[in-house]
Amino acid sequence: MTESVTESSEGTPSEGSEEDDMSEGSAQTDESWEGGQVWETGVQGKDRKERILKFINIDPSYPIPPQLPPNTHLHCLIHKLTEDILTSSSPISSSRLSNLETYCSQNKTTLIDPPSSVAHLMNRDTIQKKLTKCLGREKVPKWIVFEEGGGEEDVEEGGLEYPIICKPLDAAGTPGSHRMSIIMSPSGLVSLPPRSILQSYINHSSLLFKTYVLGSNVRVFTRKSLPNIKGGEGRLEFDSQKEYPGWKDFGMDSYEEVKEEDKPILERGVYEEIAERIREEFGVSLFGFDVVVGSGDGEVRVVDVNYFPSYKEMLGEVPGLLREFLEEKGEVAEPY
Ligand SMILES: O=P(O)(O)O[C@@H]1[C@@H](OP(=O)(O)O)[C@H](OP(=O)(O)O)[C@H](O)[C@H](OP(=O)(O)O)[C@H]1OP(=O)(O)O
Ligand SMILES: Nc1ncnc2c1ncn2[C@@H]1O[C@H](COP(=O)(O)OP(=O)(O)O)[C@@H](O)[C@H]1O
Ligand SMILES: [Mg+2]
Repeated sequence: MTESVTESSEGTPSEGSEEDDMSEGSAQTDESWEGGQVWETGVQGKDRKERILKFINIDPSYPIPPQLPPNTHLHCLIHKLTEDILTSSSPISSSRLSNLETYCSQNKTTLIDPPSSVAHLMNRDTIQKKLTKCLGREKVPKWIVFEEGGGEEDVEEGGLEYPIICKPLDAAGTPGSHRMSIIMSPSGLVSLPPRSILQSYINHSSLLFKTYVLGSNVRVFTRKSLPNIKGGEGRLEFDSQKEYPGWKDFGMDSYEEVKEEDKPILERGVYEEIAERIREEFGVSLFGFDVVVGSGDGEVRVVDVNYFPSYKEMLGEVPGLLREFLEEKGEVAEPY
């Protein structure tokens, strides 16, 4: 059997529930191989010849060659080492990243995505700057970096108006990365966590457009989001990976939900164009981004970009799209 090998490491779709999908062609391990688990799946190439993709789970904490079945060469290596990228100055993280990079450079393996590109997605200030560069100012809510000891004068200087959303500067990879506050008035600025960004809060009719990108494929799903906010005092804290606060949590006495027919829409051409620009600007191919459409001005704005999200609304499609993507990326050329 010629090897058409694609590999994945910690936390990638080859783990958990996708295992069954990946094994739909044939699931078997090389008879002489007693290392980590290998999944195989049949796939039709562009030339309509059937090929086999193999997925091998590896541990980045160790050199890669001894973890591979004999005579195996990886065409691609997929990772979500966001925590290591965040702490890349530590010896452990640096060695884990180096295990991947060394193998890839020595074997002409495509590393998906390069850690130096993923690093751009680890800091919310960098994300906003890059988004502004590739999409233009109007598509990114105004923001400032808020340092310890900062205050109302920084908010004024940055031209931000209340309400404001405060987000940790670290976009992922720490327990606190998703702890947010909505600040309704200057009194809410007191004792904010150090290393944050403050961003204009955009009323968006509680509708979030969650957009997933897997290579050249882009999908959008809607989720219920935060309410439209008018005025208020102080601040409200929440964890964006848990249930969002509703209008009552903001101390409102009543709330008029936006009618279905008045809810904003996001045109396909618009989110596909945004995906293309982010792909080029950040140099990544597996990512998601969050879009809100302003209730007041109808303006489309990107509020977040994530590296390698769970694609949870489109899990059924992931194995097929991943194969298509890996075929292109890994130039899996030999017929089976
Ligand atoms: O845990 P999940 O399935 O909600 O996935 C998280 C993503 O949610 P989503 O798939 O977009 O709904 C989540 O996306 P959002 O922050 O919700 O936009 C992140 O990608 C998160 O990863 P990290 O903490 O940023 O490294 C993702 O967490 P991990 O996949 O890193 O656990
Ligand atoms: N500028 C904003 N205006 C209004 N709502 C926002 C804004 N930024 C984020 N949100 C809401 O807060 C949620 C969490 O913020 P986000 O930047 O996506 O952080 P996370 O990385 O934790 O997902 C978003 O999914 C969206 O519902
Ligand atoms: Mg988000």
